[in-house]
This record gives sequence, structure tokens and C-alpha cells, in this order.
Amino acid sequence: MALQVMSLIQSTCQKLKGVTLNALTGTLRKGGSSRVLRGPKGLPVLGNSIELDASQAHQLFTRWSKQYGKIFRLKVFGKNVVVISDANTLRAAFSSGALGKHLNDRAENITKEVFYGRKHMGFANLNDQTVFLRNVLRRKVLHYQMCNSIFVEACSTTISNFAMNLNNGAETIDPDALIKEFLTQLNSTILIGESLPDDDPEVEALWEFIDSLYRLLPPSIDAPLRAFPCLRHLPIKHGRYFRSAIDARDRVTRRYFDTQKSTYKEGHLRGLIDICLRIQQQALATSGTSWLTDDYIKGLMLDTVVAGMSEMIKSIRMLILLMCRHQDVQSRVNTEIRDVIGPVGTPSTNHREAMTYTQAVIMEMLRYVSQTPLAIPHKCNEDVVLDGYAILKDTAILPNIWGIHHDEDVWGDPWDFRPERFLCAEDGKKLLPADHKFMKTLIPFSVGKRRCPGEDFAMSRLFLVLTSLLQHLHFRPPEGEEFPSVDPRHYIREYPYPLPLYKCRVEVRIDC
Ligand code: HEM
Repeated sequence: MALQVMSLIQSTCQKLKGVTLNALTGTLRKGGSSRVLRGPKGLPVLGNSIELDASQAHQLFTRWSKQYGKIFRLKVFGKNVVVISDANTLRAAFSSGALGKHLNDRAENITKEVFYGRKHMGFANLNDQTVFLRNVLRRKVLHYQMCNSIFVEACSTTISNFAMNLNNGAETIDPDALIKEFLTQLNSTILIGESLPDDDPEVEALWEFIDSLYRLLPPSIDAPLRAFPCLRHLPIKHGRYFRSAIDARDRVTRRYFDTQKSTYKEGHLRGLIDICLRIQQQALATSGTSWLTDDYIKGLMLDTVVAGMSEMIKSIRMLILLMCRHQDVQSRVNTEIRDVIGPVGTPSTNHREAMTYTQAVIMEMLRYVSQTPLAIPHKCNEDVVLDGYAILKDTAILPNIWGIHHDEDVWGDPWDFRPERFLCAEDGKKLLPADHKFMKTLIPFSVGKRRCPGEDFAMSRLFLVLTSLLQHLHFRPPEGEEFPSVDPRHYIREYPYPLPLYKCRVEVRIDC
């Protein structure tokens, strides 16, 4: 995500009209209606780019926000960037109304070519099509998926098979292999309504697509590929990366979209692709035309793959790492599993309400780790005034989720992993009410019109994965091997390892 941020910062203000931020604020100040944004001094042309390290930008921005305020500005190669480190200001900026209309676009990048000329959601501007796609994904696909039991069954089978194959019931493993198996099944279920058999030749295609897309995002790859399209065909790194993203995209498309389309039957909806095909067919039948072309359906399918799987793998990897380091938390989740689900019951979303500590663990992981520290950058499409500050058209707006989640004034002890902070002090059993300052400041999915459409789905799936894992398995650090710190300040958030990779020891629980 940090690389996306750098890439988008670089590309965001290409159409600057030569008006500087100071000039604009000067004009507005004459009318007495705006304040001047503060920010670090930069060098001519380079701006603040020399100080910026893509993998640690969120930490630098958090230090700068203490010095220059919760909204401050910087410049990167002549382009304006505004960083917002306050949840309420972000809500005001990204929600409905005039500001929401102007602060919810995205800067263009090379993924435009991969997503059929921006026919998708994630890196496209906010318009009628993206709003429609969001609603389809959230209301018609993910909501329905949360109610079906295919993933619950897939979780339980995967873990039982895994546990049976452990040597003597204990082993040091790379958890990524297990997590990827879960998530491949999860995503296949969303797209086509069924899991893929283990021997399906395209089982790895989804991960290859994610990897190849992320490789395109660093500015050093993105900028030359856009400036010199001929590079896309050359036998150099840039060309190879570009072609492998297109190749992986086409494999995913053939395996999922083409097979669904060729077997589509009216009235038999298997997953996201069928749901979109039905909307398309109905429009064609009534008006003879539909803007929801096959390219848009493929674009939405690829959005789900990239945004959903890449975020979920980070969350589950971090939950297991935290369980290894915090054995006390693991055993408290386990007690809750034993009391509410029992040793042989199948975890389901119906258990969530009674398992508030487990829910608090997931919320605290999302706060503590802040896996998308700067979300996906937004772009301002008009000169606006936010909180009294003038913001120029084409400025990149970065939500500093990391800074908001680690603000000492709000959290007191932000560097401690303490799930119980989300429980009411009186009985330690209920979750805090929605209007508590912690609840309003916890924004791992961002806020407003571009807020993650997968939020409810992700929270329910993380609950299922965590409870299914801990019901059967006990995780510990490996014996005599290096094990990474859990302190998120030490992570290098750079592709291909945006969060630490590790091996851990896993044992089958004797009580299961
Ligand atoms: C723990 C898991 C997840 C986290 C922390 C997360 C976080 C985020 C964040 C911070 C954004 C950017 C919002 C903004 O631009 O202001 C986002 C966007 C998005 N997420 Fe998630 N997400 C997660 C899981 C998922 C899942 C499971 C799906 C789908 C199945 C999903 C689909 C999307 C899509 C399509 C977007 C782009 C929305 C748009 O551009 O309007 N995410 N997510």
C-alpha cells in the first residue's frame, strides 16, 4: 500500500494549472475565508521527496502532523499532497455533500491498462458506474455471501485436513500456505459460488494476479511505463512486469469469468459473476443496451481479488503472529470458544454477538497493525476549502490511518496490544457503544463514500477464520528460531512483504 501511495502521489497532480497552493490561499485570504496550510519546507522542484521513504511514509507523516497540525501539506516533485490525521475531518472530507463530491476521486496510474481502461472501482474516479459497482458488491454479493455456509464448511474442512497431516500433532509451519488456501476458497466462493478443487491448474492464478499488480505500482515502474508505452513490449524489467500482470489477469478471467459466462443460466445465480451477468442481461432485454459490459464485470471481479485477498492475508497473518506473542490473549479467545461454540461445534457468524472478547481482538489487531496505514489516496477534483484550509484541484489527499490509530491523546497507550480497551470497563464483557471515542476513531476501512465496501464481510470472515483456527490449533513462536517483533513500528511496508513473514509452531489442541 505504501508503494501505491508513492505512485499515486507522483501521478496525482499532472494537470496542475501552474497555480501554487500559496497563490490560491492568498486569493482566498483576501476574502478572509481560508487559512494557510502549514507543512515541512521542501527543496525547489524536488519538494519533500528526498525525506520520503515509501515504506515508512506513514511514520514520517505522523511526526509531521505533531509539528504542523492534523491537516498539513507537502510537495512531491512539484505536486501538492495533503495529509489528514483526524477521523472527524476525514469524515467531513469524504462523506456526502459538496466536499464528498470533490474529494473522492483517484489519481490515474498504470493499472488503468490492466483494468480495461479504468472499467472498475478501486483506482477509478467516483462516478455513477463506480457507485453502482460498490452497491452490487456490498449489497448483492457480499451480504448474500455472509449468509451462506460454503465458506464455513470450507474453513472447517481445511483445518481438519491440516490438523490430520501434522507430524505428531505438532510442527513448525509457514502459516501463509494455510492462509492462502482459506482465501483462495473464500474468493472462489464469492466469484463463482464454489471452492476450487486442490488440483485445479489455476489455483495459484489469483495470487499471481495480486503479486503482478503490486509490482507495477512503485513510481519507478509506474511512471516510465505510462510515459513511454513502448517499454511495455521490451524485454526489460518494466515490460516483463507489465506483461505478467496482463497475463495473470487473463488467466483469472478465463478461469472465472469465461467459464461462468459460458455456463450462465437465467435464474441460477452462483456468485458475483452471475449476479452481474443477470443485471447486464436484464438491461439488454429491456433497453437493448447496458453500460455494464463484460469489461466492467471483469473489472469488479479483479477488484474483489486484489482489494479483498491482499488485505485479508495481512489481517490473518497478523492475527496468528499476535496470538503467538500474546499467549494470554490466545487462551482468553480459547476460553470464549469453549464456552460459546464448544469443542466440536462449528463456528458461525451467529456466535459473534456472544464472543465480544474475540471481536475486540480483531478490532485491536486492525488498530495496532493499521495494515493500510495511508488507505488508498484520494484526489481532489476541484479547488475546495476544508476545515478553513484551501485545497487545490488535483491535490492528493492521504488519510493517515496509522497516525489516527496511534494518537496518544486518544488511545493513551497506542503501542500496547490490549483488546480489552474495546470492552466496557464496568463488566469487561460488552463492546463499547458506537459513540465512544475509541469506536469513532477506529477506521481501518477508512470513511465516507470510498470506505471499504468489504468491511462487514471482512469482519465476519476474520471472526470465522480466527475461531476455526483456535478451536483446533494452538500457535506458538518456533523453538530456537528467529521470530519477528509484533511492534508495527518495526515493519518495513514494502512490496513484496508489506508485513512480516514468519514461521510458527502449531499444535493440535488436545481438547478438540
Ligand atoms: C481487513 C480487511 C480489509 C481492510 C483493512 C480493508 C481496507 C480498505 C481501505 C482502507 C480501503 C480504501 C478506502 C478509501 O479509499 O478511503 C479499501 C478499499 C476497498 N476495499 Fe477493502 N479492506 C479489507 C477487506 C476487503 C474485502 C474482503 C473486500 C472485498 C471482498 C474489499 C474490497 C475493497 C474494494 C473494492 C475497495 C475499493 C473501494 C473504492 O475504491 O471505492 N476489502 N479497503
